Amino acid sequence: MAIEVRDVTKSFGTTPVLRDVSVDVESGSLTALLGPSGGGKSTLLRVIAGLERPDIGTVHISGVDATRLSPQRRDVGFVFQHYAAFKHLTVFRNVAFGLEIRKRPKDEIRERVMELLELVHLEKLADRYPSQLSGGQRQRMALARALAVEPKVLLLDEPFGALDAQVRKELRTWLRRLHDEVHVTTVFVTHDQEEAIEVADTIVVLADGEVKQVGSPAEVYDHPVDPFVMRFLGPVTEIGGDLVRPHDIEISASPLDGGTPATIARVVRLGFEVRVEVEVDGQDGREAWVQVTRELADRLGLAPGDTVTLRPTPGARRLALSAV
Ligand SMILES: Nc1ncnc2c1ncn2[C@@H]1O[C@H](COP(=O)(O)OP(=O)(O)OP(=O)(O)O)[C@@H](O)[C@H]1O
Repeated sequence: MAIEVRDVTKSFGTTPVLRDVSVDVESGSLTALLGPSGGGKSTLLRVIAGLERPDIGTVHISGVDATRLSPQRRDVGFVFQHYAAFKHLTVFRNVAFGLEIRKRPKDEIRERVMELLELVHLEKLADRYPSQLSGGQRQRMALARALAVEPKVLLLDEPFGALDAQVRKELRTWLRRLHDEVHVTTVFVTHDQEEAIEVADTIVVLADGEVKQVGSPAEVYDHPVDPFVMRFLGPVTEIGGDLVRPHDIEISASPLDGGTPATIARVVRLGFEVRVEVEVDGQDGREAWVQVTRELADRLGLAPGDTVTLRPTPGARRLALSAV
């Protein structure tokens, strides 16, 4: 195991921010810490990095008890949302910095830095200054710099959080590919479930300072342990007292065994998918919606005012709301 966090509790003043948190991060994995704002993700990452000390509990990195080690002695690379580059140094020198202070031979530094710049696709911009880079390029430089000293673990705190949606998407795919090439154990913080699902091998859902669930993206999406995780990982809707994914509902113009009657309120076409908003009988006006393909919506001729029957598909994940 590359990182073992055991029974970590941390408070700021009297406010507990992490409560008895235990997390294992496998060597070579790409793990997302996912959860709502204020849930404790950054604090957990900082505890792993050594920037915060837990009140109770331990952190092992590569089998060594790192709980009381300084960040410098933990062999971790760190990238924050707003990366503080050395403005007066070129991209090359920024990436070389960690190797220069370790007094590595010049030839070795040159070779390693150029290799890293190629990895992050910045080899042509080696002589530029940080102010001459785009936000996305700067974050890639930050990653190259963190990787330069070959850390055992790479910790990323919303590394793409400050960038616009399009660049964020590009960098996600790029991070996944980079990880497939270098295999360094990586933990990244995000509050964006799509980002976590697309990039990570393992997702740790953290909320209210507690680990709610750990699993592969498919496990946490398809088998959420509770309504909170189900809601956080993707869209949900309510029918017949159950929480269900809107694409896991059968819709029919004729009655279905065990189905729930409903009336179509609106049909919203969103390109390939169609969102059918319905008023469900006996649901006190709480609206529900069903996601169908355009092809199905057209075939059934769904229109506002139509009476339909809804039923979760046989394999649908359902969580009873009454049990909460
Ligand atoms: N140094 C600090 N002093 C006091 N309170 C803090 C400190 N750092 C964090 N907190 C509080 O701890 C809680 C958890 O913060 P943390 O940054 O870990 O959450 P997060 O899940 O990373 O949220 P976000 O996505 O908004 O960064 C918040 O309520 C925050 O206000």
